[in-house]
Amino acid sequence: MQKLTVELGDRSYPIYIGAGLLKRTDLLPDFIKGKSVITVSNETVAPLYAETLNKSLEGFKASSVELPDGEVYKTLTVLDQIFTGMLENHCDRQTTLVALGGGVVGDMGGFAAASYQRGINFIQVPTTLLSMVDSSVGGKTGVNHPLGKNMIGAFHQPQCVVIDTETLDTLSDRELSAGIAEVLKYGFINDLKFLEWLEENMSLLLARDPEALAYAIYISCKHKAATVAADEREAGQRALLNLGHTFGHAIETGMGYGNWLHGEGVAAGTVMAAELSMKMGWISEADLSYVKHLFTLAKLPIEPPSELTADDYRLHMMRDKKTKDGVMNLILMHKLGECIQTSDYDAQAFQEVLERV
Ligand SMILES: NC(=O)c1ccc[n+]([C@@H]2O[C@H](COP(=O)([O-])OP(=O)(O)OC[C@H]3O[C@@H](n4cnc5c(N)ncnc54)[C@H](O)[C@@H]3O)[C@@H](O)[C@H]2O)c1
Ligand SMILES: O=C(O)C(=O)C[C@@H](O)[C@H](O)[C@H](O)COP(=O)(O)O
Ligand SMILES: [Zn+2]
Repeated sequence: MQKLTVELGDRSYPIYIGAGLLKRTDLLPDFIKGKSVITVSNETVAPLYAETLNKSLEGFKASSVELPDGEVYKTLTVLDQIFTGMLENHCDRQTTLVALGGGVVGDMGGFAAASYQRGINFIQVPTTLLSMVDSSVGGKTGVNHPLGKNMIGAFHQPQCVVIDTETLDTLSDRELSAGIAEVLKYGFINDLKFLEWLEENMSLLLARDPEALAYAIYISCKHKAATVAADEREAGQRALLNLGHTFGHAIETGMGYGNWLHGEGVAAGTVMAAELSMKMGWISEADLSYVKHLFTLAKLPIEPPSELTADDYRLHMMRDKKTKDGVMNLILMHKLGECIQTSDYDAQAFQEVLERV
């Protein structure tokens, strides 16, 4: 088992990474303060892993809520099902919520924990690659709005993150690739050496080689933990983790939640960000080709959907949380392996990227 720490003073917490950790009945109890626990999962993940998880919860008053599965259910309405379950099971301020599932369950469970009785403890048990390398760490929680991704939410850090890499055995190939989009992101932001490793080891990752996956998860969590420790509330550096997301969230929202997976939107969105960076003269044509090559290796889309017009993009992108006083900010590549947040990009070049010319 490997351990990382998200350093946040007296709110610091560990990330445990290893094969078979769900079976380790000694891990979770240390992070449960009161006598009761509620597990939030979904209709796909609960039948696979809830029974194993429950063995760690013996001795606690344990209850559960099972959500419908899908990005389309990451809503305020479905969030209310968690609150109803918590009230019906007499959860109080000492209750710990355990989120067992992918990023949707983690974001919703985390937001429920942030807001139930004004805040209770929670634990992240991520079961998709994307949630292991990104969403379970850092405390961004929330739900979507029909008009925009993750528009309602809160920062609320977990007590710990338990990553059982064996749960990836049951994940679909498409979801595995979606997770790799966020892994590649860390390389593009500031780790060229990791990008090279990913290029060399992509086929091992796609074949679910346990050692390759564990390494990619460890390095990704290390980057995420360091960024969150430096800038918990996204005053500056953390915004770089949004690389590809202003375009990508527009794709997800514009195409209807769930039609494009989050990681797929991030992949195509990162290519769009790279195209704009190239038009600005910051990266070369060869760099852009390398970005596309890496996503292609990971079996991810490099072309955005043809259905969305430039106006569709602008409408959704203006609602992004990085927009300040009506000015859209983007994360762009200043060079390969170095990103910046900027509103200082050429309007014509931006329009060309949106129009695909
Ligand atoms: N909070 C953050 O910092 C952050 C970061 C990145 C993404 N996100 C959010 O995360 C969400 C995407 O998360 P995701 O990619 O995990 O999608 P997801 O939660 O929808 O999970 C993908 C699919 O895999 C299934 N699944 C989960 N674990 C499984 C397993 N072990 N075996 C078989 N099936 C399994 C799920 O039921 C679902 O159908 C988006 O809503 C995105 O906005 C949040
Ligand atoms: O943790 C962060 O910070 C991120 O930006 C990680 C992203 O991968 C994630 O998709 C996040 O939810 C997007 O943030 P948002 O604030 O634009 O919703
Ligand atoms: Zn993301």
